[in-house]
Amino acid sequence: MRIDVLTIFPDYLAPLSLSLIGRARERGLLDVSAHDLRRWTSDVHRTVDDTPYGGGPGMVMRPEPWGRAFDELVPAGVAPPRFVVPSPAGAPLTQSLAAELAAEPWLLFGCGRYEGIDQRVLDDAADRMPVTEVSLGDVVLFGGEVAVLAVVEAVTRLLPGVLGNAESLAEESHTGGLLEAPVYTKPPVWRERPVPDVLRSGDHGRIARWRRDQALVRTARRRPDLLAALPPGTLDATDQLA
Ligand SMILES: COC(=O)COc1cccc(COC(=O)c2cn[nH]c2)c1
Repeated sequence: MRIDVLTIFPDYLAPLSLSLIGRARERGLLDVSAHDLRRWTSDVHRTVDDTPYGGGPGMVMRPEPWGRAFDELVPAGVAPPRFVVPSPAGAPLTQSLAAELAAEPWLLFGCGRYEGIDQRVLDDAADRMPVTEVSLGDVVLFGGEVAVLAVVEAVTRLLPGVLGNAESLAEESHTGGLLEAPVYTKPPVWRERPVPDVLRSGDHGRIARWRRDQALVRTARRRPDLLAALPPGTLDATDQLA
């Protein structure tokens, strides 16, 4: 997979060179480049923003640098990337959206700053490539860079070969759309708190049932919306656990 990121703060994307993603890049599974949007400015001050038409606080990202960046990075005649823009107005990032993005051969991320990117940039992009605005939650960040790190992590961990067998693909598909059960490791007792006996019983059927029950209780308490979203009949699976 090829990943390009357009940002006015390329250093924010430095963590992509670390750890698993760094190793995946070394192994040629990923090709990640961060591009300074100011490279496509034309004035001596390398301006990327201006005041909003219609008034209001803050600044808006000007369209010209984005357009020139698209012209260079996404030339005509080349199969285009999917343009992914973190935005409070975007579609919620879910594991299924991450899986959809992981199937793309090329992702181009656009990091908004200030009050946002001139809408015509999104409109112009949509004439050349598929565009997906994605939200990490109903919260406002300073810019898209941190969100891009999260999306890139969610997507690249799904790519074949990126996660070694040491890492667990803790995907919701393993627990059928429920939250994960609590996890424990050594020591068996810590600050007078023991590990639940069932997990040390060696009875794998009992352990699977306990984990399923814990996942159900947690989901019901913390995320009843996930229960409601389960495909009909999912909960009947409980008795399928040996
Ligand atoms: C068309 O899209 C844009 O103009 C995006 O512009 C901006 C402006 C400021 C900050 C951000 C970063 O995204 C979030 O804050 C965000 C993402 N998820 N939840 C919050 C993006």
